[in-house]
This record gives sequence, structure tokens and C-alpha cells, in this order.
Amino acid sequence: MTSITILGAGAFGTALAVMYALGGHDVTLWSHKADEADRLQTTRKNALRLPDVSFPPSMAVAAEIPAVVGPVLLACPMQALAGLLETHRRTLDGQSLVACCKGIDTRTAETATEIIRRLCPNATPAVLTGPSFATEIARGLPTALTLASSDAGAARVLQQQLSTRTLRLYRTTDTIGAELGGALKNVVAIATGAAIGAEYGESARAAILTRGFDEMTRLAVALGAERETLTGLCGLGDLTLTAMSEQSRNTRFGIALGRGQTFDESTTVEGRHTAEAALRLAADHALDLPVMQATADLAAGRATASEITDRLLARPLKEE
Ligand SMILES: NC(=O)C1=CN([C@@H]2O[C@H](COP(=O)(O)OP(=O)(O)OC[C@H]3O[C@@H](n4cnc5c(N)ncnc54)[C@H](O)[C@@H]3O)[C@@H](O)[C@H]2O)C=CC1
Ligand SMILES: O=C(CO)COP(=O)(O)O
Repeated sequence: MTSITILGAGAFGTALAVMYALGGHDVTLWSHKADEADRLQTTRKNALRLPDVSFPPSMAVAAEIPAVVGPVLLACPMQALAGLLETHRRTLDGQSLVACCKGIDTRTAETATEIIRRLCPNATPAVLTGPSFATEIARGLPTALTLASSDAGAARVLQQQLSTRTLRLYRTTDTIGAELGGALKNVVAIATGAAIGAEYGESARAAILTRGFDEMTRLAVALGAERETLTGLCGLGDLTLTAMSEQSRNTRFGIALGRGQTFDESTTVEGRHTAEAALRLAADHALDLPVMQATADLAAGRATASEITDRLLARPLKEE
């Protein structure tokens, strides 16, 4: 049995907490809002984010971060991570911190482990990422994910601690590859969603998925990732899930954009933030990423789906 602390009581944090508690681990789910922690504890459900799942009796809910023993899973949205670590650095520095968020910080263009290293220099950073919808994790459906840490020993320990009967973890020391795979696939999923929303067809979606994956790989490799990591669960695996399913919020956001409809602003859509950050990183490396650029322009209202399509189709012909 491992003691697992989960920070962030949204859909994913709650799902992980339920799964690990059902797996016999000692789990505490923390919410940064006292009233939310209270509501979760009283109802033993997360009615807002995961309404169909009841908490196992052994799962603890807290409004204060408890004394940390084992790994700490960071399950807040990416843009909230730096603030969370700044506020709680005295508790969290020196711990095993596993980022579960998928994105790039728009202020600093950092990934999660880069933020962890800057704000909690004595912590051991790791990443849990790959294809998984919260509802399926919570139901204990069979899932395979990537566990990344540049510390090979830490990766082995976490792989053992965080694998369960239904969750199979593959490990890697390529943290930047794992993080960028998870972050950038959201941007591509918005683009593929937009193609479906604009009724350009499934062939257009496949084209964007493939060219988008090429852009994910080129940017990640330029930033130090290994190419093979991007073809794994955390890259191609997660892109396939996210871009092909309307369970995905990034895909649904893209579909709304393609239809010219509005989208609920309170929904976490990581890719719309990551698109802008990815373009900044691409500019630093003189990379041309037309699918990422198109996504950023569409999401920010700088161009319509039809203008973007004309632009993409008019690009000079080239070798694949
Ligand atoms: N929902 C899913 O299926 C999956 C989500 N993820 C990733 O997990 C991350 C979180 O996503 P979800 O849980 O789905 O989002 P969500 O929108 O369901 O929940 C986000 C939660 O974070 C909390 N939060 C906001 N600021 C916070 C802070 N400063 N400190 C602590 N908590 C804070 C919010 O109160 C909310 O409960 C995202 O980066 C997402 O990409 C990864 C895999 C699957
Ligand atoms: O990361 C996810 C699946 O692996 C969840 O995707 P969405 O954030 O688009 O819902």
C-alpha cells in the first residue's frame, strides 16, 4: 500500500483518487477550495466533475494538504500549477511530485517539470501522462499510461507504486518528450475537432492529425525530446484518443469553433492556452508549425475556419 496525495479535485484528480483508493492505497484528495472539500466530503461524490462515481469509504478528502508521505500527484490545470507550487512550496519541496496536467505555461513557456524544478528545487519531478479519460479511470477500465522521470530510479519506484491491476504504466526518462506529447496533442485535437465542426470531413481530420503529429514531433525534438517518445502512449497514443473522441473537451471546443459556436468558458480546455505557448517556443527555434498556428488563430478569433483552410491549402507543395 502506498500513501498517495492528490492535489486538485477536478475530474482527473477525483478519478485518480477513486481508482487508487479502490486499489487499496491510502489516498487523500485535496481541494484548494474549503467549501468544495466540504461538499465532496459530505456527499462523497464530485457532482460537478464526476457525477456518476461514489467515493470509496477509505478515500480521504481534505481542505489542508496533509503531511506528505508518498508521491504527490499534481492534478490541477496547467495554468494553475505555478501558483499552486508557489503557495505550498514549503510543504512540497523535497517531495516526489508527479505532474498530471497537460500543457505549457503561457507566461513562462515552461513545462510542468520545469516549473517544479524552478519552484521546488529539492523535489523529484515526474510526469503521469497518456491516453485516459477521467470517467474511464474512475471506473477502473483497462488503461496504459506513461510514467516519466529523468531520475531512472525514481521512475522505477513510481512505476511500481502507481501501477494497479487495471492501470499499466510504461516508464521513460524522457520527461520533456512525455510532457510535450501530452501538451501538444491537445492543440492538434482542437484543430481536428474544428475540421469536423466545419464539416470538412474525416479525410481532412486524418490529414490534420497526421500533419499535426509531425509538428508535435518536430517541436518536441527541437526542445530535446527523443523522437520515439512521441510515438508512444504519451504522444501518438494520446493524440489518437483525444482527436478521435467527443469525450475530449479539446475536441468539443474545436468542434464548436468549426461551427462558429461559443463554448463554455469554465470548461478546462488546455490546448487553447498551449497553442500560444507552443508558437512562442517554435519561434525561438525558427520552426514553421502551420497546424498549431491555425489552431491558435482560430481559438483567438484571429481567423475563421474557412480563411484558415484556404491558407493551409495554398501553402507551397513540398515533400512529405
Ligand atoms: N479529465 C481528464 O480526462 C484528464 C485530464 N487530464 C489533465 O488533468 C488536468 C486537470 O484536468 P481536469 O481535472 O479534467 O480539469 P477540471 O476542470 O475537471 O478540474 C480542474 C480542477 O482544478 C482545480 N484548481 C484550479 N486551480 C487550482 C489550484 N491553484 N490548486 C488546486 N486546484 C486547482 C479546480 O478547482 C478544479 O477542481 C488538466 O491538465 C488535464 O489536461 C489528464 C488526463 C485526463
Ligand atoms: O487528456 C485527456 C485524454 O488523455 C483528456 O482530454 P481533454 O482534456 O480534451 O478532455
